[in-house]
Amino acid sequence: MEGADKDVANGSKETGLSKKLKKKLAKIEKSLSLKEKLQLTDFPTKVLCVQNGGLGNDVCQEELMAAFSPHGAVDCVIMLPRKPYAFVCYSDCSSAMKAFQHLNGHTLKQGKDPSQNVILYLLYVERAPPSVVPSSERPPGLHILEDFVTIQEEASLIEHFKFNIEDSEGQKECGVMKHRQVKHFGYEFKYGINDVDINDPLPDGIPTICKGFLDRSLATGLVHFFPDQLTVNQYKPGQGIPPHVDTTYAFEDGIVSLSLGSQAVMDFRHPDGRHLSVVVPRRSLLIMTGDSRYVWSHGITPRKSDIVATPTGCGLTLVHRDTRLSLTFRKVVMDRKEEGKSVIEALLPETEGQAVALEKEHVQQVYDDIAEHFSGTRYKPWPRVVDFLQEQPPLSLLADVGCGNGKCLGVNKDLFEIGSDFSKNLATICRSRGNETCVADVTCLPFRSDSFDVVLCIAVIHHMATKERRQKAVSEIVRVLRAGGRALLYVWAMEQDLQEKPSKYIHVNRQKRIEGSGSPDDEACVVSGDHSRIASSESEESGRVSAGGDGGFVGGTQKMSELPGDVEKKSDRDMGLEERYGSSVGSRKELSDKSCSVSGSVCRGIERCGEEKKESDGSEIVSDCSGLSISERCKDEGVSAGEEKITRKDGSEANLESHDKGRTTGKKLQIHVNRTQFQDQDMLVPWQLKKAAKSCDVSASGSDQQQVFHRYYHMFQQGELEAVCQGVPDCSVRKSYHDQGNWCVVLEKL
Ligand SMILES: O=C(O)CCC(=O)C(=O)O
Ligand SMILES: [Fe+2]
Repeated sequence: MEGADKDVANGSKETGLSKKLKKKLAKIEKSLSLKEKLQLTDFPTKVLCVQNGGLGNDVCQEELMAAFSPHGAVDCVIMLPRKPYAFVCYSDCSSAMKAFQHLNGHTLKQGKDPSQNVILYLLYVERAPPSVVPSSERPPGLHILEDFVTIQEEASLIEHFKFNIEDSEGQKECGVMKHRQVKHFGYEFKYGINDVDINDPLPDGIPTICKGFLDRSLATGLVHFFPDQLTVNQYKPGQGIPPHVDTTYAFEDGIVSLSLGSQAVMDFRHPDGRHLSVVVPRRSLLIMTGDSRYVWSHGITPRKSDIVATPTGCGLTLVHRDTRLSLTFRKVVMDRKEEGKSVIEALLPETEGQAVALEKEHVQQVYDDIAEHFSGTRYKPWPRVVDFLQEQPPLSLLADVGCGNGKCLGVNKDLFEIGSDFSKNLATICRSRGNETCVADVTCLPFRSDSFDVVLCIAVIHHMATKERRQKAVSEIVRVLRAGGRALLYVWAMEQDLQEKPSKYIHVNRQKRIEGSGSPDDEACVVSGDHSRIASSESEESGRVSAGGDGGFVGGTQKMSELPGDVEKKSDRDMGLEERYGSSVGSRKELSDKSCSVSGSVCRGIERCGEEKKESDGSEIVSDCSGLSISERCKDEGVSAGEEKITRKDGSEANLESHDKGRTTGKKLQIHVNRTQFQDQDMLVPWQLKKAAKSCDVSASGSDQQQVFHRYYHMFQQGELEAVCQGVPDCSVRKSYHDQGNWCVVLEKL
């Protein structure tokens, strides 16, 4: 940073304030006191509020210090996350007055780029707000050993591993990723399959230059293996790595990463939504073990600067990123069980009963088992889904059928929403986020007919195991829509490479591979659950993230629905609502009452998701919102015994699976190899789950805790979804398109 006199461009000759400046200050004053509730004074104080000098303007504490300290002794500079203003506290009033006269309305130059310059406007405040103290919390099992290599060692390592022009894409061990450059030693890490080939080691093992600090890392007792695989990542400012868990079955516990050249802020996310941003200093050794290695994902958000704790740890500042080289060392697992080998023999169903049994075991049960992990990989609805939701008129009533953790709920705050999911555990997560949610089967929805203006059904119908059941799902959606109501349906497409480039799910060409992508329904991490990347996560955090988990600017990513409060707001037009929905929507009073909400008005009963009733025989039945067990309700609606869907947790589940067993096509369902083209329309798609260790047990070996689950999918061919919809009476396909490996349809109830 240059000297303060230089930075404050317009010099300091002027003592009085110009008319124009006074006008500007009056405007800022109004906004700060009204919107920000700052206590501004019209008499001088020791504390200056510096408009445009905040973290929100990319200004860092050091820059303010340099500009303000020439005018007197500065006690502290307080910066708040994302705010466009900061506070400079002088030890006496006359210094603050001096700064006020000299710096008001002047330009603070930031670096060489004039577009980054800001004009500072100063106002006196009674006192500064308390500074935000960044949390130093870390995921369990994560260790950061500072100053692990000396400055000289760092320089030699940077020189040794620097990327040359000849480190081209053609070389096996080098690659240019979307957001960084990589090279490998020992074994190539193949991003297409998120794995290494143990039978194909690279000619160069771990370079000997690393031996010294690797021996030191073993001596700490935190890692137990000398590594045999090294990935060198080079990040330029603005680059990052999407959130991922390093492939659990490919590498042992204890992943080690040495940071060179620049610090990084690494974002760790727990499947339950917790989010911790951890500063990884330059020359430090980061060691991920236990939960931090297996349960939490890690990633670096691509941006040019980070908000971090000040060196004293009591406030925030901004640090611009420099080129960073990281050396990530891993020990390849040699005696692994082959993915999916031990598992299953599932057949393509021929009858309704077989289909129901398959869906129960390979859809409902799997989502129940992986719910927490799965939910942690779901952050953001797809842009075109968002567009569809935003297009809906205010006060529309929406059902998100197959809502999962509820990531699509709350996108358009002007809607009344209810989510349903076949998986009780996912529905419970969705509900815990404040969404109206029930457990329901899409082929038998617990909602009144002609109730909804909008239905969302994303990544659900491909889990139905026969054509008839896919059609049945669509007809249920149409049944609950009002005439003129619209549904958006997304299903996985057989055709993953329809567009000019392959969908983000497939990484066919290693040079052109796109990281951060998902499987067709945004399933990135998911499908393997491991080193795969979460599609939307890079863009979802364009905002700054600080070094800590406090102050509301980092912390949980869970978005709580504001339904009860919102309803009060939205119900201004409740007369109109009554007209539109008749008895299906209550009065203003009912709506604003937390105990009576959307589900109570459109569901055909009174109970809510997750409410469990004890049966007389002691078994538990999870009720959907109809108040009936699902099996009872299906019977009630004349559904045959073969379609019985019961959610008993005890042995009575067997009833369901006994239907029609024995009559099948005999066609065995193949297991899909994640991130490759689908080989068949009906497949089992693996999900790698690393079970959460109970505590931070650094010595816990990952392999014994790992589990593979298989979800049944029917991949739709071009035109197939439209054909299913066309087979359903009273609806018309208004739009159909291909979106990142999904076939999508907007249909309207006639
Ligand atoms: O750059 C880093 O420190 C992390 C790299 C990483 O997570 C990976 O390559 O898997
Ligand atoms: Fe990693």
